[in-house]
Amino acid sequence: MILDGKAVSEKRLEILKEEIEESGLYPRLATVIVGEDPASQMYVRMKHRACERVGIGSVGIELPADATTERVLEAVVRLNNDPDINGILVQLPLPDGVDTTRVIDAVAPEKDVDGFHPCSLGRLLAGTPVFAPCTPQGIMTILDEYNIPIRGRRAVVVGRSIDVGRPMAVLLLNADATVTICHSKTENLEEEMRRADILVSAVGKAKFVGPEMVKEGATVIDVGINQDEQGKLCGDVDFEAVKDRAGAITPVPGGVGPMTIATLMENTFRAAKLRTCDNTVR
Ligand SMILES: Nc1nc2c(c(=O)[nH]1)N[C@@H](CN(C=O)c1ccc(C(=O)N[C@@H](CCC(=O)O)C(=O)O)cc1)CN2
Repeated sequence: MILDGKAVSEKRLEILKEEIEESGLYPRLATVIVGEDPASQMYVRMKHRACERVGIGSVGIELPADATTERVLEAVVRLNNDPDINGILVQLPLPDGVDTTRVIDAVAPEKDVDGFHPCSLGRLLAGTPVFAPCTPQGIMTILDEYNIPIRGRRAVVVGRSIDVGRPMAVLLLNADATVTICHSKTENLEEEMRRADILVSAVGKAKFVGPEMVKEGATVIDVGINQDEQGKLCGDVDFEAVKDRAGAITPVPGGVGPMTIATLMENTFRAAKLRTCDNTVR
């Protein structure tokens, strides 16, 4: 079975649009992009388009590639203090000269719709999430939409990044999976991967996952955004080779990516609702 993230995201965006309309709220998202990386520019454009579609206002702050950390922090602090802004998203990766940790830590937790602030990650770990990072939360939504069982299942997450691997593992754990995180120093990686009922690959290597790493019937989630030899977008999973062995699999494109954006919209609406209720996330 193909897990169609594009279709799920379309459905979720339509539902969200209605919810926003009914709420009478006008949530607002601010994006911050530093530099001119074409992929980042495209993702930010996609986010603004999604905002427009569901009834979220958006503003874009563009800073030059040689902007200092202080300059980026200044922009974030201004947005923190702007009562008209509910959510702040700093597009990653930032250029080498900018201290990413300081920038993420500067985002006000109640506006942290990307879910990368230590406060958001801590709440996720505590089992009381407010904003979970969009990619892993989007994956949980796909699993839910397709009724993929999680409780008691063995989940293996390959990759331990702060934005995907670690929060993914915690979300699966919070949903009662038995979770293993694998990374570059894992011994017997293939063996670990072959034990997975749910295998999430967030490695960043084109066609890294072959059929020999996948248990028959497993659910395979591909978080990779890579290019193949022809320069074409592809995931971490060798889709053609794995699809018949997997019980369910996300494609790239059309899998996890669209869910990242749909989840960002949901988080932004949540931020607006929390403010209306005067419900602090600190
Ligand atoms: N601040 C953030 N930065 C980054 C995040 C993030 O969640 N927050 N995630 C990624 C990039 N990303 C969003 O920012 C993102 C990547 C891919 C897609 C997507 O829908 N991709 C399409 C294909 C698009 C194409 O044609 O290339 C798909 O997979 O179908 C959406 C968002 C890193 N940075």
